[in-house]
Amino acid sequence: MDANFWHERWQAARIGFHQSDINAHLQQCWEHTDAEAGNEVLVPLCGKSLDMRWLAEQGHAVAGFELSPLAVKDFFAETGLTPSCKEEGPFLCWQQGPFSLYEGDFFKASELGLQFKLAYDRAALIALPPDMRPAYAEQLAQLMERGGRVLMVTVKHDARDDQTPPFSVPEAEVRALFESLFEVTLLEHTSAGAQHRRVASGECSYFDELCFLLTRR
Ligand SMILES: C[S@@+](CC[C@H](N)C(=O)[O-])C[C@H]1O[C@@H](n2cnc3c(N)ncnc32)[C@H](O)[C@@H]1O
Repeated sequence: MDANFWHERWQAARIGFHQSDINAHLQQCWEHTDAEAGNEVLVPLCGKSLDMRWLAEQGHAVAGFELSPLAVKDFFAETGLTPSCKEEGPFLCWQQGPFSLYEGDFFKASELGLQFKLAYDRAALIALPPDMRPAYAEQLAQLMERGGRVLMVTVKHDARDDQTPPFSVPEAEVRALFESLFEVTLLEHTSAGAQHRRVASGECSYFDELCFLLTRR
């Protein structure tokens, strides 16, 4: 997926990945990160996710990384905040209250020299095609302190069209990508069943969600 793919999705408002509710795995599993209020949470490929607001409500600062200026603009407008903006390395950093959204390419994030104790990935790894996932794992590892924890939500499905996100990234692949860098624990595995939109439409015969805790070695 190149940058244009995502810019076009945002320009055409084809953002079916955006959830109008707070993610259930986040609410159920965040306690496994042993998060302390005040710790900043890294949110790679953040879109305009409402989950960032939930994290802020738990007392966290949030550092989101997002390619699309439209997503960043919408996030602040819909949160009722007017951000300030400054250049930070290869990014434009939009900041207000607990939120710092870095507009630019997440794969350059390590150039900022930041280190995080906490991160949250929902629909980030699964937005990337297979050839980009090892670099993503490497980038995430570079940004996490030793002992730092990542809550990661992936999906597993058997859609015939596997050329566009959300890509199926099952447990074996998460382990293959991350286990040399992180201790990997599967926290939850849920099956949406026949009522899921993609199953009901015949796109796939099942659509599962997996929630992992990754602890940086
Ligand atoms: C599937 S969406 C998920 C968004 C968000 N995590 C959520 O749960 O709603 C993936 C997002 O990553 C952004 N993105 C894709 N590649 C990126 C990159 N290299 N750096 C920063 N953002 C990127 C896209 O613009 C898109 O908003």
